[in-house]
Amino acid sequence: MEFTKMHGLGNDFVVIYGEQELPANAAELAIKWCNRFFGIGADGLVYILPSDAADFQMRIINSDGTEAEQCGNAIRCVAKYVYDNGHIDREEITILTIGAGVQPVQLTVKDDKVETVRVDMGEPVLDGLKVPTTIDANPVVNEPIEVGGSGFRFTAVSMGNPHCVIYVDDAVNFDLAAWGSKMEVHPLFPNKTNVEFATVKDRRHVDMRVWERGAGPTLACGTGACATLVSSVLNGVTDREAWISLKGGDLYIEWSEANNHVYMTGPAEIVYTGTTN
Ligand SMILES: N[C@@H](CCC[C@H](N)C(=O)O)C(=O)O
Repeated sequence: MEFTKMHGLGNDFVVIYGEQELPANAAELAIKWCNRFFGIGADGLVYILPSDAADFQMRIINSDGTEAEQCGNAIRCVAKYVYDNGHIDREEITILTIGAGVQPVQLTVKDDKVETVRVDMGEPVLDGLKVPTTIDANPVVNEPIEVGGSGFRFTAVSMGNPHCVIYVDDAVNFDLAAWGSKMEVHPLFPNKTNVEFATVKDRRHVDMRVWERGAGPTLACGTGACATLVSSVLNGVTDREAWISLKGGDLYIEWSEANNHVYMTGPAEIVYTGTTN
């Protein structure tokens, strides 16, 4: 099997192109190939598939074998892959995801290679039952959550996949493993959740660290950055456009007042291609 190793700000993927549909054993392959000791090593396995509704379809399987509805860093990687490899020669393309539908993507190209990708991530879902959480409120903002005997406050946002944003004093040095793993499986979130720990630096800059559902701590999360910006606007602590600084680098996120869509801009990189079985 030919694969390409890619990443968006260090959130890394094994990318497969050329299949007609998601293989029945995709979960098994994700667990095997994403293993950092016995496999290729990645946070997720990404399939770029044909689509009737868009230029391409993306499916993303987390490293634990569970399928996610959406992935912001992977969608930028998919856009770079198809353009740099000559599968499309337009700088405006569309990609179908199972959680957020058809997403328009704008490429910035230099010397025939994609440098940055701006994705229309669609409208955030703020209805608590749809995120989903067990809370029947819209939006779910600054709600209490108790984990391991400690109390936190969270804001719930779905970008096609569920996110729980928690403000802490120092996100950069926060003990992700201790808290993120427990919040991921908290009974408030029926489909589990991605967890973002955020510290607002000023109205246009937020530090964020992420514990991802199905993958654990990753260097970046595109949908998590979008959820963090939306949460920060709902909590009144940032403007509608801000830089979200992750361990692997920065994403620029905008939440348009005009159409309620969230836009994510950032890089994507090809690391190498290889073969595996
Ligand atoms: N890293 C991603 C999100 C990947 C899926 C996530 N772990 C989930 O299960 O929802 C991103 O960049 O958005």
